[in-house]
Amino acid sequence: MTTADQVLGATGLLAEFNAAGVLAPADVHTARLIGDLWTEPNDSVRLAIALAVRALRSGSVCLDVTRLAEQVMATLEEVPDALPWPDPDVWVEAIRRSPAVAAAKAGGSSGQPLRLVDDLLYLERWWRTEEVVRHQLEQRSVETVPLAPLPRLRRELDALFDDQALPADEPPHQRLAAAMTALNQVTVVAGGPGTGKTTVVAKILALHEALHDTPPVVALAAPTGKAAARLEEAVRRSVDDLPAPWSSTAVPDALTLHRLLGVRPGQAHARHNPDNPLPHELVVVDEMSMVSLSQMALLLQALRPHARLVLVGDPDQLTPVDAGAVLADITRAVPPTPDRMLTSLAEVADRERPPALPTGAGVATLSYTWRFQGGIGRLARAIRAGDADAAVEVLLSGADDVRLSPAGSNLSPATAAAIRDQVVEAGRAMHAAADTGDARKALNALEQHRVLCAHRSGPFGVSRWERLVQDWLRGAISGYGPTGDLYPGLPIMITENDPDVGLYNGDTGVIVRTPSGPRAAFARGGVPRLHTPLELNAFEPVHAMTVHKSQGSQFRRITLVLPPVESPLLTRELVYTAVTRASEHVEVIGSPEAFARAVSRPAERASGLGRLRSP
Ligand SMILES: Nc1ncnc2c1ncn2[C@@H]1O[C@H](COP(=O)(O)OP(=O)(O)OP(=O)(O)O)[C@@H](O)[C@H]1O
Repeated sequence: MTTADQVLGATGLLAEFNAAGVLAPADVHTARLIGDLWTEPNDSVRLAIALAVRALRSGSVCLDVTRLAEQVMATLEEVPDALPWPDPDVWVEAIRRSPAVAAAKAGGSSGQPLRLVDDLLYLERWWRTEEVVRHQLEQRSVETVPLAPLPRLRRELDALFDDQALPADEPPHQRLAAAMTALNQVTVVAGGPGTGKTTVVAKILALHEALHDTPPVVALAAPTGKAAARLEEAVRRSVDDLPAPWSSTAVPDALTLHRLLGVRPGQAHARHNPDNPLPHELVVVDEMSMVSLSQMALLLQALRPHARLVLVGDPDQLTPVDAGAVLADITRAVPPTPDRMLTSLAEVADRERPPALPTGAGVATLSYTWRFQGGIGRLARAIRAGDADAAVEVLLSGADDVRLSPAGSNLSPATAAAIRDQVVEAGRAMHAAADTGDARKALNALEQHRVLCAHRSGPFGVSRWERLVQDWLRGAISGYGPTGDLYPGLPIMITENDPDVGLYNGDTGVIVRTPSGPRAAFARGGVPRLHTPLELNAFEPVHAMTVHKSQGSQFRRITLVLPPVESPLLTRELVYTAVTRASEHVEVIGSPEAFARAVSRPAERASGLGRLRSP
């Protein structure tokens, strides 16, 4: 922690938690401001307010006051010395009595900035956002209007899902997912990598087109530009593979959620809202694990009253960088499927197979893995099941697509050489293509290999690995990277949304040489888009990146740099997200103990939405 992070004049618990690096200056200032305005002298309440502000940065929309110490510790890169945590029961009572805190069921008129619901402490704005999502989901789940009479729906499903390749004892979950989108207003399609999420989206579009008299107005969206481009490309390919007449199903251009909703940077409202709803009858959103609570609220409020919404994603991945783990919450804490819905589903089911059932009201979980039968698939399944021994066994099994190289903060020469070879091979291909202005090839090489870290800083962090990879590339590739320039072959990541230019936080591209000077190339469908350096607002080099930022991307090979076993950031979601980014090879740098620790520790995060929604 630098002196710039220390708040002068802070006292008591705020000062202690600030000095320990837990609270940032903004957390302390906000807590003091609220504490003074609402004449709240209690030190522990001020600490809770500061932690509630801080929680948003680590993805939680609220604090579970009874488990606060664990929740906070799980978000730190370094474990601080023992901290004077207040006793949880006394703390909750002090918070409940605070003039700054509204009671659970109180209306909004009192204007208090915080709200306590059971043991969950919210900043008021986030409680309201969560209420919007909860209310919208409940509203949109009450009444189900089948898109067609059930015998008709059944005939279409029979024709679309012949499922010949599916083993006879597997329930047809893809068919179930598609059927649910015709019976429900909101359907969640959950599944790990290679379970057929894209395939089922293509079939959902085909089914809805067949069931409408005139083709429905459909939107395809994803949280990042990169994910939207991948979705569109994959769905088009999947539709092409369908037999006639399905193969001529219309596939709309996929948009980022920001673009679809018309959200400007820095603004909390959207152009499309209840007064100006989206025109679409069917909205499909992919990579839902990256969608935050506030985006979800905007999306739900922007839909027409009877629009159908299909939310697709892998709930076992890391939760979004912004607060709110919507997908994890709405797939895990759901009421059981109502009997009436089960009866309708049975009427349209494939009777030749074991019944496929929703995993909760409105949730279909795809469980059969079509791809990833090798080490990566076994590793991902062991991680998801929380089986640390099995995961480490796969890593050490000698499988040709996964490997663990033990290392502490220093790499052995053999390990360093192995990673350097992969880095240099990918860097060479990218540099060669970029230097001749071949943007498509350079973008292809961008996906060849990536170093992923849990930490941002320190010996296991992105900053060290970014320097290391750049040094390797400069040493091995002649003409590579004069310092400080936008040089051909430099991979970059956008760090702020810029809708005017069409670049969004998390988009990755590569600098290529052109006759008019360097340009940043970004993948957009089939044709790369080139941007001048002046159009790049905020970006950073991306030879290495955090696992968090890698969500929504796919690489042929990844190197995952694990921190030591005591790092609080080692969680199951972290290693699962990292491992499932790779299609061909996963190399883990770190100790088997650190990997095992991550697998056995699901991420800590508090949310009210994650507590059972009422049926
Ligand atoms: N019902 C099916 N019958 C035959 N092959 C299938 C079926 N469903 C999916 N596949 C094949 O399995 C592979 C993975 O499917 P798909 O890309 O749809 O999965 P995904 O869940 O979207 O994967 P990812 O997580 O990588 O995006 C594809 O090659 C697809 O053609």
